[in-house]
Amino acid sequence: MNRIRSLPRRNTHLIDAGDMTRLSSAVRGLVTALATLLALTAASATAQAAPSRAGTDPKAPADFVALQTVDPTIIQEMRYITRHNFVGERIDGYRQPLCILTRPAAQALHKAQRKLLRQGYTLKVYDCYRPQRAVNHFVRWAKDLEDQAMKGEFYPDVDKTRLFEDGYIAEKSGHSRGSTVDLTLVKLPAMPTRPYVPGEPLVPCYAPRSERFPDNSVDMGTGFDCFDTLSHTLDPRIQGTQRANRLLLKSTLEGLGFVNLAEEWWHYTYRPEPYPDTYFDFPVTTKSLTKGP
Ligand SMILES: C[C@@H](N)C(=O)N[C@H](C)C(=O)O
Ligand SMILES: [Zn+2]
Repeated sequence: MNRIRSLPRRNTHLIDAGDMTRLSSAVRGLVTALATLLALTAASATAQAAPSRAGTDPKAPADFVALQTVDPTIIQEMRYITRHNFVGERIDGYRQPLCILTRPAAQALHKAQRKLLRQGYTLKVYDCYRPQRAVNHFVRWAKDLEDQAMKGEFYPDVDKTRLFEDGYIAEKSGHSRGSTVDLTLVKLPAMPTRPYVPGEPLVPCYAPRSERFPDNSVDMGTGFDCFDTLSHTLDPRIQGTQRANRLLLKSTLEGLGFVNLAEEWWHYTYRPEPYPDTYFDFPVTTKSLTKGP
């Protein structure tokens, strides 16, 4: 290499046979070095890719937060990590009972909570960010028409084949984009709730409040994830205190940028969404977050 660089340009045509031998061996050395470098680079790229092929979970972007770090007063009753949900099993991807949201959505909920606390209420969340693998679990469950174990509580009058078509569950859910939340209101002081016992007799989610599964929330006319037209936020059959409760939640959240899903009184999406087109799949655990609680 030095030999080549030291040759004056005007003399390159005077290279003798010895020079040619040294030159070609220098070029061979250069080619070998480049090949080695390329091989090493490829090997290191493979090494970096290997963990994800071996099953390393994806991480959340830095602007996803645990809601409790933004507002520790909001009650969290994360249903999909329990068996008390329409599937009747813990849902894939939920590893900790944790509400994860994009920071703007969490901050807007914090503002809503400040307003509600002054009126004697607190928010209670049932579901927040939902990994795509959880949605895939719902889709698999929906295809298995033999499994209607939780029908008695969650979809007593709706055929299981219609849950997606009727808008109660989505194959691509806003929850996976990180700015959607399922929530209700609880009158303060919040009473304790009893745990669901798997296998216990199920009561329709639209039964009178005193009969359906006990929840310390205000009466919204149906329970959470009640797949029925009575859950449509403005269903005209819902009147009086139940309607007033739905409208208090709706007006408070809409005033802070949230948009309600007309089919579900509990489902709200914060706008503008930081990730309007991305469906995330990191698991629900503090390990997915850059900054844990
Ligand atoms: C399943 C229910 N809690 C819900 O969030 N439904 C909407 C339509 C969704 O899946 O995004
Ligand atoms: Zn929802």
